[in-house]
Amino acid sequence: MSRIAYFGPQGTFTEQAARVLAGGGELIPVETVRLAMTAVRKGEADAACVPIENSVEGVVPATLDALSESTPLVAVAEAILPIHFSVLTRRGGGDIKTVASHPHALAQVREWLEANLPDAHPVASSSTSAAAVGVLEGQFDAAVCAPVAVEHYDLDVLATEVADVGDAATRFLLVRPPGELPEPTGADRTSVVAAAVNRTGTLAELLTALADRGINLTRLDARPTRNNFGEYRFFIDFEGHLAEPRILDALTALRRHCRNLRFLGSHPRADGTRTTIEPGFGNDDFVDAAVWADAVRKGDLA
Ligand SMILES: O=C(O)C(=O)C[C@]1(C(=O)O)C=C[C@@H](O)C=C1
Repeated sequence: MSRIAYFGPQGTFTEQAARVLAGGGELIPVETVRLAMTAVRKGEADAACVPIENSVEGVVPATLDALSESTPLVAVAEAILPIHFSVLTRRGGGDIKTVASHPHALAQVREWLEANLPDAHPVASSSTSAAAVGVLEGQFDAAVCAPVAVEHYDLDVLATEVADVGDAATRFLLVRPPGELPEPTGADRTSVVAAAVNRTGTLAELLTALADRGINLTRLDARPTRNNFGEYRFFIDFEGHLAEPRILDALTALRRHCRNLRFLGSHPRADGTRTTIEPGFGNDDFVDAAVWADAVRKGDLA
């Protein structure tokens, strides 16, 4: 049975995503996103489940940073969960002077807090469930949590269905050491992180390499390399699978333009959106063109 480290403790949204992705594996709660990946890198877990992006608050920087550093890990599956929160308080109530949660969660309930708990100070915790633990231990008065948290922590429910944006969603990844890739499905996502050379036009070159092959981007983010002020790594997600000739061709082009390119995986998309293929950019077009060029090279054609 495989061991899946997840960003915990128990009751986080990430635990729910891990249940979707684990396929019956053993779930191991870990305190931070980074430590979940460290557990895989040290061989203490076979895979890690981590949040990557939220439709309201954007990417989870800790996940991007941990993916781009240390031993490579690749995403082999993803899950998208709808996100709305419950606000939990200590049994017996009392004044609510502090309300804690993961910064991504606080950012998704800002308006609700202003309207409903205007005197409470928001406090960042390492995860939504860590906030619930903090309320139990008397550090905070309220926690903004995943609805399932109340099943794990003996707290009162002050409010449910809390969300400033009604149809918010978070995407989670299952990452593991490089190995066999999941089979292509026609509705796949490929991810890379590129450290481009710091000169005029390099980001444009990377994007052009993808556009020239008719590849549709699904996300583009920049994170500082942390070494030189003003130097960035670009995280690029795009439609398609490395097993496709057009994607392989694009990846080799990206490699030529980068100081450092890390492949972060090809896997089926949780939303099932099929890859956009513009006329002339299909895999058959790439294969036919390569066969033609090879024949020309061998002198069989002109
Ligand atoms: O703290 C949790 O429950 C998490 O799983 C983390 C996380 C995030 O990082 O965005 C996941 C989903 C929600 O958007 C809020 C918090």
